[in-house]
Amino acid sequence: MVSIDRVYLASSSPRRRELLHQIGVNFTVMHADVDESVGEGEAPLDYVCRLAQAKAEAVLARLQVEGLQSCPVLGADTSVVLGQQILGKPENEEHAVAMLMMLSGKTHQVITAVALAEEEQTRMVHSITDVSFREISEQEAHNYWLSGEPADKAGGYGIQGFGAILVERLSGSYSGVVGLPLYETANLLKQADVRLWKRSEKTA
Ligand SMILES: Cc1cn([C@H]2C[C@H](O)[C@@H](COP(=O)(O)OP(=O)(O)OP(=O)(O)O)O2)c(=O)[nH]c1=O
Repeated sequence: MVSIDRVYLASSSPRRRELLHQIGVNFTVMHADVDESVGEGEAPLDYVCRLAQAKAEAVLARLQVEGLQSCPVLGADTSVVLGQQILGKPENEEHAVAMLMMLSGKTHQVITAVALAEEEQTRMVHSITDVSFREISEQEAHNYWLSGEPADKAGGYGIQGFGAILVERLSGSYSGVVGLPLYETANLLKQADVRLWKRSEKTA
């Protein structure tokens, strides 16, 4: 028996909103302000899990402080990882071009961790996806930067946009690369008895 009809999404990412909407979850967005610096010697998977958990728990704490009704809170974090190096969002054009040149002609991993925080516990899942880029020229990387797409995305690209033409192959979770692995997220929500697949008005 599914009992929970609404969650909070601790995110300002429009991609995460679209993806959560795709699986018919009722949600309210609340931004989580979390320090995203990487700890010294911190492994990439530990880093994304820590941040996803911190985002979800920060919003859960805010609900309590503001006296709002407690609901499960979903938080996520996505990093692009080459070897053991974490590539975050580009700081400027030079940084974006440098990251794209590092990824050119190679296979990297995109790790997304998802946390669902409730008062009693925080549940976690993650996806790790191998993404292989074709060779990219420096000129192309500059032109791509000018499209405006790389600026707010881990690794400086968006697979769901113009960046699709850089990707030769992918093995893993497409939605995980975009920012929220839907298969894993649905499992997490089901464990917490959150309703998926909003009913259509016609069949309700
Ligand atoms: C690799 C890749 C990343 N991204 C995005 C997903 C995430 O929004 C972003 C990684 O940054 P995150 O820090 O995970 O998320 P965010 O700052 O955008 O949002 P919030 O912390 O408020 O939830 O990169 C794409 O949209 N497409 C891609 O192909």
